[in-house]
Amino acid sequence: MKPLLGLDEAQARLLALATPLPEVSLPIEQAAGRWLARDLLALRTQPPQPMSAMDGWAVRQADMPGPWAIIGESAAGHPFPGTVGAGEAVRIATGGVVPAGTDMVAVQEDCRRDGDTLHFEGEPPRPLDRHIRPRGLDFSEGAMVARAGERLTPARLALAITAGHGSAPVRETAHVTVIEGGDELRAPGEALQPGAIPASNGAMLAALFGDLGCKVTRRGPVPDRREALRAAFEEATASQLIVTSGGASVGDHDLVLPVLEEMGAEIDFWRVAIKPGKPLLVAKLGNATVIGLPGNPVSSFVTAHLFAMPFARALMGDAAPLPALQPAFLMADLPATGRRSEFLRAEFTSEGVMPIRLQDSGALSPLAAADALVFRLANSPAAKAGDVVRVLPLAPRNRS
Ligand SMILES: Nc1nc2c(c(=O)[nH]1)N[C@H]1C(S)=C(S)[C@@H](COP(=O)(O)OP(=O)(O)OC[C@H]3O[C@@H](n4cnc5c(N)ncnc54)[C@H](O)[C@@H]3O)O[C@H]1N2
Ligand code: MOO
Repeated sequence: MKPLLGLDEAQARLLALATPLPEVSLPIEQAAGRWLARDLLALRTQPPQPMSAMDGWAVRQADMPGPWAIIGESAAGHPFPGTVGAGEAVRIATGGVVPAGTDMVAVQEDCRRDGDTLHFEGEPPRPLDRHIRPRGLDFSEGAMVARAGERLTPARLALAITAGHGSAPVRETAHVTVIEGGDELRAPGEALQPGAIPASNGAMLAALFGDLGCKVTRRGPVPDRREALRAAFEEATASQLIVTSGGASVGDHDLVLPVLEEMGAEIDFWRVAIKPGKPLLVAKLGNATVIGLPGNPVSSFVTAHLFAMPFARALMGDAAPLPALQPAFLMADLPATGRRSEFLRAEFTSEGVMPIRLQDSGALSPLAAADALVFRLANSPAAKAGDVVRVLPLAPRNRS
């Protein structure tokens, strides 16, 4: 048998198969959560004029500490039309345009109004113009607000709208078919004969791809028969990505590889040096890319995060589709690793990351409790509590 492929090489080979889907322009809110096909430049300047950050009074710094004659108002959306002279004050709202002639906002709580006269009775702001947001504080027209390949997150959505965009160039969503297979599998809630278990990987994978915004089609549970698996593949060839769960290993009933070979698929690689997830398989079947995930539920989840979800993101235009690892303090000792790189289920604490005791690739309880996967490179020496390790944070939704 061929040696196992290294993780980095396997990810690079897979991503080399991903061609970004065609570009579409969508009304901006419909583009939320999608990846930008082009850079977004600001079409306007924000704030467009100097604006007040507080409710209070617009005055001249040179007039401090007053008193002033009140001559009008600048409410949000209703600027004061004139120019303010020496000794004059204008009522101003948060978000109101700072009137011409003024260069300071005195907050309401520091002032006392007496008829048409305003008195200052508080501590002067430091610096005196601190409650004024100058024109262009956030960004100026022409500035880059988001780059091609970045996701339109809720914050970027708000930024793009504020920058004047009513629509956004994004990529089409990927169509993913999830095929789960195994004679032992039954639909959720169904009665179970001896040896049978509920099929859970298909639902889990569909939820993960659904969160990415993919269009997901489900097939299965498909029985361990060549014709049945072949039929499921044939129905799926219109999708860009076919993700299988189970039947990826070397057993007599592990049919994904033999059926793909029988169908003339081009096998790119099979078996990667990771734990869990070793029997991962990647192939081209017509125009579709097939990613065969191992059936153990944790192996399916981990390889979905390392391979299948990054591939779907790359199709949808993500310029950096692989999960970003971040440093964390390890809270327990760990033994040396073997020839596979490991991804350990772990919980974040206020001081670091604590690996969960049960690391069986079939056990869902620790997976559901995990906030992160601790990454340990193959052939690493034992690690000690207090060491810095790299972790793959799981989307907050894994737990909340
Ligand atoms: N002789 C060897 N045996 C195994 C090897 C090996 O190298 N040599 N590798 C092991 C590793 S590592 C993994 S991972 C598993 C993966 O095997 P398969 O992809 O063929 O998965 P299955 O055998 O179909 O299932 C494994 C396990 O997971 C359960 N399962 C499968 N599908 C689902 C589902 N949709 N929902 C819930 N649970 C599912 C299945 O019942 C099995 O218990 O192979 C090792 N064996
Ligand atoms: O690679 Mo398997 O996923 O170790 O259990």
